[in-house]
Amino acid sequence: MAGGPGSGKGTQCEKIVAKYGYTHLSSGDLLRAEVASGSERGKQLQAIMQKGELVPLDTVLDMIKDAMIAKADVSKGYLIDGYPREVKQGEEFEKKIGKPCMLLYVDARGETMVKRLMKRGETSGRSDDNEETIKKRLDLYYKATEPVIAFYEGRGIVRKVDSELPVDEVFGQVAKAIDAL
Ligand SMILES: Nc1ccn([C@@H]2O[C@H](COP(=O)(O)OP(=O)(O)OP(=O)(O)O)[C@@H](O)[C@H]2O)c(=O)n1
Ligand SMILES: Nc1nc2c(ncn2[C@@H]2O[C@H](COP(=O)(O)OP(=O)(O)O)[C@@H](O)[C@H]2O)c(=O)[nH]1
Ligand SMILES: [Mg+2]
Repeated sequence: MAGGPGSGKGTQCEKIVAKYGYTHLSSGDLLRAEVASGSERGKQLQAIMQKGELVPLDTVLDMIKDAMIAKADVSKGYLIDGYPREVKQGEEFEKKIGKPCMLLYVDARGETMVKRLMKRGETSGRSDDNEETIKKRLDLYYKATEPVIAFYEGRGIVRKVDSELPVDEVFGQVAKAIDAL
């Protein structure tokens, strides 16, 4: 699952899990859980995330790998949300774990994403849902993460959905892409 901050990845992932039963792993959620644990590592992560920067590649990849292994006997397949954030992360994932069969690209306009995140920030309690950090996350998305989509487009596995539409219509497009797998 790829898309900018606030594009609607988490929202669509919830619906995918309800319909298809895949194991949902959100790299952002895994990192926030580590922060919430109050560990030394969590404190370092918190500082990076608050600035809207990227956590070191190996840290995130190890967390995803551990979470995948923990579900290996029961999983019907994995839905990974918010990773890779840069082409290098995608390459490392393939070396250490495997190749993805599809990349769902949740596409929304920058202006839309900012509006949604400001709204979410009223209740999310996330220290990175503030105007300054949102701007940095968006800049980093365009610089580092959009090239990931081009990378997988070259392989023909990108399916793009229009996340400007209402949630259920976006999900209609998502389900069509998954059913064609
Ligand atoms: N592979 C990842 C995933 C997340 N992060 C860090 O965790 C923050 C939050 O990630 P995530 O929850 O995925 O947030 P966004 O995609 O910005 O937005 P959303 O939560 O709305 O999906 C990022 O800004 C970044 O600091 C990271 O460094 N590397
Ligand atoms: N109008 C509209 N709002 C959406 C849609 N998808 C998500 N949102 C809202 O946008 C915000 C960010 O969504 P989220 O799923 O957290 O996005 P993520 O940052 O990509 O994981 C949330 O407050 C959602 O309620 C959509 O398709 N249409
Ligand atoms: Mg999310």
